[in-house]
Amino acid sequence: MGRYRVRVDTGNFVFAASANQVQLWLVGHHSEAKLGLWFHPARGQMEDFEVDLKEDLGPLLFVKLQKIHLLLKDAWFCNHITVWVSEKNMEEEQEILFPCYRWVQGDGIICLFSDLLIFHSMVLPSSWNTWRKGLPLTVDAMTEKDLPLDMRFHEDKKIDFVGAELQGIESSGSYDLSLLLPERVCESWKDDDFFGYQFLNGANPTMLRRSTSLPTRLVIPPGAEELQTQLERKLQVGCLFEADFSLLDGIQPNVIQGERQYLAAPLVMFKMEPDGKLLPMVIQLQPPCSGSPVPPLFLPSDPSLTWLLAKIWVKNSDLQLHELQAHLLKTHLMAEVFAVATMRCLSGMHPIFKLLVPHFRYTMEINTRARTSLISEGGIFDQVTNTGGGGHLDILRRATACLTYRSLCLPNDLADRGLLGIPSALYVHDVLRLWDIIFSRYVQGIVHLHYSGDKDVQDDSELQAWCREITEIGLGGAQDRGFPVSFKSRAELCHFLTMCIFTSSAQHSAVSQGQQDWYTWVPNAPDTMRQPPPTTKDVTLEMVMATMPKVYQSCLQIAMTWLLSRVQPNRVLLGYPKEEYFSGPESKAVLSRFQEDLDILEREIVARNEGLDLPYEYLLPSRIENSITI
Ligand SMILES: CCCCCC(=O)/C=C/C=C\C/C=C\C/C=C\CCCC(=O)O
Ligand SMILES: [Fe+2]
Repeated sequence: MGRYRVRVDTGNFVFAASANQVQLWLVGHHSEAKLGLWFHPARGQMEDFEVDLKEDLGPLLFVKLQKIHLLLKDAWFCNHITVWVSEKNMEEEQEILFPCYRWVQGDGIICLFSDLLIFHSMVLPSSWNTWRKGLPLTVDAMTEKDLPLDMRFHEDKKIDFVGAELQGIESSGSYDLSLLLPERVCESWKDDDFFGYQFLNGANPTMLRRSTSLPTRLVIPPGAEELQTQLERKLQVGCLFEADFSLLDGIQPNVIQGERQYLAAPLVMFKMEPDGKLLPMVIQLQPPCSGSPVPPLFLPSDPSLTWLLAKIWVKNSDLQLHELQAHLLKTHLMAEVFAVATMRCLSGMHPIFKLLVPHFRYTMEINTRARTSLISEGGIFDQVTNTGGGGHLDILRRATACLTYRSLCLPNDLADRGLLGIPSALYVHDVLRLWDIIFSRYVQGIVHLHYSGDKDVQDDSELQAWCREITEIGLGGAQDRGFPVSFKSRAELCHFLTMCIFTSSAQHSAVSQGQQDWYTWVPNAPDTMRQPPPTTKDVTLEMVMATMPKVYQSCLQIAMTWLLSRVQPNRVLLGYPKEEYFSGPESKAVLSRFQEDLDILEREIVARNEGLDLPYEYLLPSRIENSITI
């Protein structure tokens, strides 16, 4: 009994419209009403209908819809349906939002629930797959075509990605260093302070840690007592740092077109100067090995080419661990585990589903593409990197086996690495601010709206199953590495959700955006090394050139790093999801406070950067995508 205004909102993507007809029902506590309307949803349009119903539906529970085709079957992307109810005894019209944000396929009946009601609705289809043993599980799709339609790129993204892939390959050979940072890298890459800077604020800020003792692998040969004294002095005053690439030790190097490539597993020791500069003190390219001579130590006082070649070796190792461990594993593949578990365990009505799902947009497809063309047999890694040909998968396996929960919770990770309180560590500063904003302004706000206390969390069986699914299934039993198997409190839940969102947005931004800046000038971080690491200090320019990648290998490096760090057209920024999953003023207020704080941070970073020789921009909120899409 009453008047119902109904609005159907269709997505604005290519092919979002449908030539099929759509039938709607309103379902209330007491009865349901089939609306006498059949319409053809139009792209980017809102269609409004008004109906007067004689029957008493009672409080509205859900909306049913059915797409009916006559000749042509096509999919329809429904954003949401909004219903305004004004019943006779109601003073004000009541607005109820029924989010959909999926492709409506086939002619089955679909139910859309409002977030005002606690109900179970359908779980979206997604199954696990073991792509390679020892790695996190993935979505079950051999190629992107096997993915559920809702996980696919929309047409504009697909056209842009495939076009960019072709354009990258075609134009990489003629790349002119016209961008500011690549040009600066080309000028300054040989300088020690520029080398050190990259470990704090470059493409890979994840390898550096403050030393708490001299690393056992650093065997100081007789005659180098002065070096030992200098290292100990820096250690005592807390100014000694290290980047250790031991994870690469023993990895089989690639063979490319019949030519053997070479790989090292370096250690670099740094000192932090009072002005915040990080300077390398010594480089050891291989760990000591019993039965072999003690590995040489390379020093800034060595002949300039010798020292330069040692630094190039470090940067080659850094590129490998950056792309495989920090970027691919610890952002892309982790986000995919969270996404598949979310689709499997949380209903579309669940508040945590609604909180998280915008942070997984396009991740399954970009990861599936990585598995078919980047790390696949014959893929980019096999073609041009010294870890390709299977070594890259062993690195991923080793990195998975030692991946801890604390290392994904950035405030813990940075504290464990001794990186707090360093004014020149811009990445660290921005990470801590962003983590806090995501935690206190966004996650806590939404969680506290839906869970009134710890008991609500403990009693939420869907949520607890989701947690177990991630740790025990997706990560193959990661509880021994600190991942939770249950949430006992709202605080534990908020911490975990912050980690999921941070990983899928800010951390990916920090490890992805710098690729083009720092890797376009190939000598600064070559993708492969074609000669063995030096074992003496006699290094010639010919040796350096013979070690560097070939032209086609360099071209592919330039093309790939451009493709994977270019600004994405139609990107969705952190805090500005396109979908309106939550209705109600409280949730909207949470989102606006989150946006306000992101804005404040934006201004802070811009002001800070104005006074810097090299601005650090990868964690500017205006550059952080809401999910991993590239
Ligand atoms: C050769 C130098 C490094 C190349 C960049 C790299 O290794 C990046 C790795 C980390 C994560 C990338 C994740 C997804 C990329 C997805 C697809 C790439 C598809 C490439 C293609 O289709 O050509
Ligand atoms: Fe990426």
